[in-house]
Amino acid sequence: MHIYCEDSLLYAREYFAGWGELHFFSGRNLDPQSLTNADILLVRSTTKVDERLLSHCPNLKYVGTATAGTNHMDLAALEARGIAYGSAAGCNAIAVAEYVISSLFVLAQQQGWQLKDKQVGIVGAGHVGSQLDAKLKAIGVNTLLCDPPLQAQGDKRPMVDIDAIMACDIISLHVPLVEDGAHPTRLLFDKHRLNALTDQQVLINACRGEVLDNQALLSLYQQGRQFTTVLDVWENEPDILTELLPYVALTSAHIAGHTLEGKARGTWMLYQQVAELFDLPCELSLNSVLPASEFAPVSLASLEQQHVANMVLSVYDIRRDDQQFRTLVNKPGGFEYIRRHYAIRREFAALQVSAGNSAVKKAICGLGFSPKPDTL
Ligand SMILES: NC(=O)c1ccc[n+]([C@@H]2O[C@H](COP(=O)([O-])OP(=O)(O)OC[C@H]3O[C@@H](n4cnc5c(N)ncnc54)[C@H](O)[C@@H]3O)[C@@H](O)[C@H]2O)c1
Ligand SMILES: O=C(O)[C@H](O)[C@H](O)COP(=O)(O)O
Repeated sequence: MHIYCEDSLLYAREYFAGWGELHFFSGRNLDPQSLTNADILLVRSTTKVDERLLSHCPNLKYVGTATAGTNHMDLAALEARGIAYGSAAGCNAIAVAEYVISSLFVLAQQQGWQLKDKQVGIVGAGHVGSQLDAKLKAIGVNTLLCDPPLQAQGDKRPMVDIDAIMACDIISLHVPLVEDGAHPTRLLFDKHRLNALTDQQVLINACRGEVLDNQALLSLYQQGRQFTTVLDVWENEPDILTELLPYVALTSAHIAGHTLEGKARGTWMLYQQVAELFDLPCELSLNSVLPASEFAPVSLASLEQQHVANMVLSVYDIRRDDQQFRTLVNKPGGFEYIRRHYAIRREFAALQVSAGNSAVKKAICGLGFSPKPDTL
């Protein structure tokens, strides 16, 4: 069996080498003609799986993307050709939620507010939105969810419409890029919605760049508007609107999902799908490939914001990514360079915490940290 794999899939060798001949390729420079004998194609978001690529792969039986988003794959073309496909839905939900949490603690520190006094509106209550909701609730933050498609499918959680979200102190976007249908998300935050934001509000986009009109955002900032934005994703990556940079509070190169665990989970999910499709033994767990954590355990006496913030930022401090992004993104190929050389971080679960009391323990576990075994 010939397995072709984008070189950015973490632990692909560990999971797939036993099942056939592994061939690695670079997503951006892929020549589809090199895939002629591929039985299995494993990608991340940089490989565009379209009709042109598929027309060169007569043997292809399965395409998997180790990412949550699938907008780089032409699913209709795959279906028309009878090729099985899969994604890694939810693999990096924890990672993105932790990216948002890190950004909120940094902003709280910079702007002098308490997170528990804020209401956070979450647009898209799928894997990422639900993780974020759970983590915020664990530390006493009030949240609202908006997800009309899920609501229409009978999701029983309380939901609000987008107008109620627009009144939240903080708005965090976690929708897929949807072009049409009843609930499109392309430019969901267009010039009208952006214009409706007050200078006290915070808007976070860690889903897809095309959900937020970057040019309209720039125009509003140039007119003197002062609301706060956090952008992990940009319109038209990697050729982004760099004029926006000075106005954005925190930013990065589409790395919100890039934790070691998130990337490993993505590859592991495809491993499970291939095992099922080809009736192969699925013997490796997720933990079998992950290295031990290098963090020394810490203690947390109270849920005072500064203490929780210190713990969060000791695992992941978004300011490092922000600084690197601003330094490198204007260099030729900068955006992609940052992504390829990203120092993949760990998730909160890699840090063991001894809690001062049961309320602290409940909160830190809800946030995703691991309780130190002797405090269980
Ligand atoms: N920055 C990153 O590194 C990163 C990492 C993971 C995911 N993502 C992006 O974030 C998106 C969400 O990820 P996920 O794993 O939660 O996906 P998901 O499919 O589990 O959840 C997306 C949710 O958005 C909802 N939705 C769709 N259209 C909507 C609309 N118009 N208004 C409100 N809600 C709407 C869907 O019903 C669904 O529940 C992905 O599709 C991907 O594009 C980005
Ligand atoms: O949709 C996703 O899962 C994320 O956006 C993902 O992190 C992006 O995938 P990458 O470009 O890292 O392959």
